[in-house]
Amino acid sequence: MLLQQEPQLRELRIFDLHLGPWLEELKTGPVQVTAIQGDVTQAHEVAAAVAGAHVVIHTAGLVDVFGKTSPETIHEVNVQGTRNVIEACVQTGTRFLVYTSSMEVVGPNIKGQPFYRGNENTPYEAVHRHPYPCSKALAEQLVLEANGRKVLGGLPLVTCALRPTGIYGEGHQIMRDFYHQGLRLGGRLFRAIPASVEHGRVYVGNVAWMHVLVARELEHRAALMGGQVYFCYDNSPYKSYEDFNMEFLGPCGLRLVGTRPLLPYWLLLFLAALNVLLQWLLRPLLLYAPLLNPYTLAMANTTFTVSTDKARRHFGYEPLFSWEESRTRTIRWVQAVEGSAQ
Ligand SMILES: NC(=O)c1ccc[n+]([C@@H]2O[C@H](COP(=O)([O-])OP(=O)(O)OC[C@H]3O[C@@H](n4cnc5c(N)ncnc54)[C@H](O)[C@@H]3O)[C@@H](O)[C@H]2O)c1
Ligand SMILES: CC(C)CCC[C@@H](C)[C@H]1CC[C@H]2[C@@H]3[C@H](O)C=C4C[C@@H](O)CC[C@]4(C)[C@H]3CC[C@]12C
Repeated sequence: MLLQQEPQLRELRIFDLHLGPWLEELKTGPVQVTAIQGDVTQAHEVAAAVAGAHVVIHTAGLVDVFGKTSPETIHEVNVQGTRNVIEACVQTGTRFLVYTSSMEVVGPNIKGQPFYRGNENTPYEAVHRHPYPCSKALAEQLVLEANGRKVLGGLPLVTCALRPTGIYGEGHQIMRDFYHQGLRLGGRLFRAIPASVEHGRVYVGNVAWMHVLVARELEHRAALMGGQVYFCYDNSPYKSYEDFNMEFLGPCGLRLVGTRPLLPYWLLLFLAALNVLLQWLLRPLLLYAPLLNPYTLAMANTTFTVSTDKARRHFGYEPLFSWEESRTRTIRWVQAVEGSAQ
């Protein structure tokens, strides 16, 4: 997105634990693209990568709501990693920092209270216990508190945080998992969540576009945007998690069975708790990390959607991809997954 949409771009550094072969394709244009294999938990590696950069977009993170990694590791990567990024900016004199936060910094909370088409000012009791949202909330707080700190050279750091809802689009691993599960079940998926529960979703291209706009505008609107949070949204329709997935999986041949959940909620909760027990029992032998656990069930079963125009008002954001385009691109990607699986 930066290479396509940012005419002022001179150099792009990509810092990640895992560098994919796709990065090579980015190196063929006029902009210098440097891929750096590194770990955000290593302060010196981060500082070396950040030195001399005009703006840092910190999106690296450990996204795990399935118990694959320990809470300590999640904290180390998401919180200490973010601390390292902030310190690197301060020490090397980089003035603009954009952080990829998450809707989960707000909710759904442990009480399962609905957040219905809320905005950045909607009152909501943001209380978490799960390591992932806890880590994102702490990291976001660090980023916002760092706004105004003096960086090398004496000028103030300008920071802001973007909170995407559930991201979908090309490369969406969980969508791929649901697709394969549907194929295994003879082209069917069984409804587990009531259709009335709205779950916020945003297309990956629009998330990237919002980051590019913020990176561009932070310098010019530092007083307005510094220390602010913005939900990351677009015109994707409000639907339940499963009905939304069917927008893509339906055209790829899957069918969602049932107008109401097939299993009662208490049974799902029981199965989710059983999965936690099995995960714990099997840990010495293998990693058992199914999609269903009490946390993911609560996420899917609690209404959480945003309706806001703060990003438009503050820095002129309009989604780059319409809903139709986002949908078409995602369907094409699922179909390509299908093609490669055969
Ligand atoms: N997927 C979503 O629905 C969603 C929603 C809201 C916010 N987010 C946030 O967006 C960001 C990207 O998430 P994603 O879904 O694309 O996940 P992802 O796992 O695809 O991307 C995270 C990237 O961070 C890198 N990374 C992990 N640990 C690292 C480390 N120690 N050092 C350097 N790099 C490391 C990974 O290699 C990966 O490329 C995360 O910060 C996540 O919290 C994701
Ligand atoms: C009960 C089952 C039938 C369905 C389980 C679906 C579950 C795996 C899904 C539902 C909601 C999903 C999360 C949501 O879209 C938002 C985010 C925020 C982001 O920061 C990280 C990813 C995450 C947690 C999604 C993970 C998968 C979830 C829990």
